[in-house]
Amino acid sequence: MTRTPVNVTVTGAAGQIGYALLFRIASGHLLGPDTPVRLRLLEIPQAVKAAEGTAMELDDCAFPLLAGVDIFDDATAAFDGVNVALLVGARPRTKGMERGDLLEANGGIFKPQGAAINAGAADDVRVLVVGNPANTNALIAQAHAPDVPAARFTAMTRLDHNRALSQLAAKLSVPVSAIRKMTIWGNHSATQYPDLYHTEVNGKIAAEQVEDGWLRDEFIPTVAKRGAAIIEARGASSAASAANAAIDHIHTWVHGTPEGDWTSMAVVSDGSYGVPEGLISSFPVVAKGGEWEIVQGLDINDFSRQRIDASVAELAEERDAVSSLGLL
Ligand SMILES: NC(=O)C1=CN([C@@H]2O[C@H](COP(=O)(O)OP(=O)(O)OC[C@H]3O[C@@H](n4cnc5c(N)ncnc54)[C@H](O)[C@@H]3O)[C@@H](O)[C@H]2O)C=CC1
Ligand SMILES: O=C([O-])CC(=O)C(=O)O
Repeated sequence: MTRTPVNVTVTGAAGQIGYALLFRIASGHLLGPDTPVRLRLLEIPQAVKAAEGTAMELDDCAFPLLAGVDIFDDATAAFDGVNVALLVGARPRTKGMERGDLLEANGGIFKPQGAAINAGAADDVRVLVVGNPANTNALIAQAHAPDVPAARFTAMTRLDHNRALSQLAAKLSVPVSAIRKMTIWGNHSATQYPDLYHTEVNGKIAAEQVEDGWLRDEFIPTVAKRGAAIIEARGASSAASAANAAIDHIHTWVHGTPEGDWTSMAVVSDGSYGVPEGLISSFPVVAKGGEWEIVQGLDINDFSRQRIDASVAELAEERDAVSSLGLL
């Protein structure tokens, strides 16, 4: 193996997404079969021992691509030299917590992590925020990394995108490979808007192949509330599917979207589609050469406009809330 290992930092490494994620990174699914990786795991001090146990298991897999595993309880050390940062660790909402409390608690995590990325990350760093509220946590981290291009901070809506693909494939009895150009707009929350008006199934617009009632009253709420349905069924939030989506997100960003297709990523808005500049909102995105671009020129009908505006309004409220807490 002659290539220099890529440094991949994973926060919340001892959590349930971490457990589903690390083995796939180490086996080459994140960056490809020719790229060695060095894992840098960040945890809170109380969870370092559990992270050490996971590291022992990673050793026991004898992955040829795994160049090493280091464990940290300090963000500055964990992000030193990082090329790919997966920010998974976050404070979950507990009983009695209001959204503002959650935003404040997570601000305490993502502000110093953004500063640590600013201080020590490699020039090519790419950041994916998974921990909820993912879009706004990404905004906080990005705001504290002024020396890193804002485009390098993204948040995960790929799980929503994948959920939408599966729901549509099942409805039309087609394989997911028959579907192109799925889009999730807005926030990774119940207000997100999965848009079938540009999605193609076997080359024809999806919205024209399903009933309006299904699209509006079944498809959209099923995708948007899938996270809650998983918690209800499993007694714990999505972990393997979230880890899979994180792998997909980075793999697509680095290796590109297939010709004639796009993906969904929450990225810094440049004002496209009326989304205020600076918000981290999900868009249809193409990736090429390690860079992403928002797909331009799509016609947005009145129904889609309302849905996008509602989710973007929620993002603006979250931004204003963290701003008034001094987190931006
Ligand atoms: N964007 C998305 O599509 C999805 C996001 N999520 C979110 O991902 C996050 C993680 O989920 P799980 O792994 O299931 O949670 P978990 O509770 O099993 O694990 C979270 C881990 O983060 C660690 N942690 C907390 N603060 C930290 C800090 N400051 N630095 C480093 N580590 C820290 C905890 O010790 C814990 O080990 C949650 O916020 C969840 O809501 C989950 C599914 C999908
Ligand atoms: O809903 C949750 O808490 C976890 C999540 O983000 C998802 O599964 O989409």
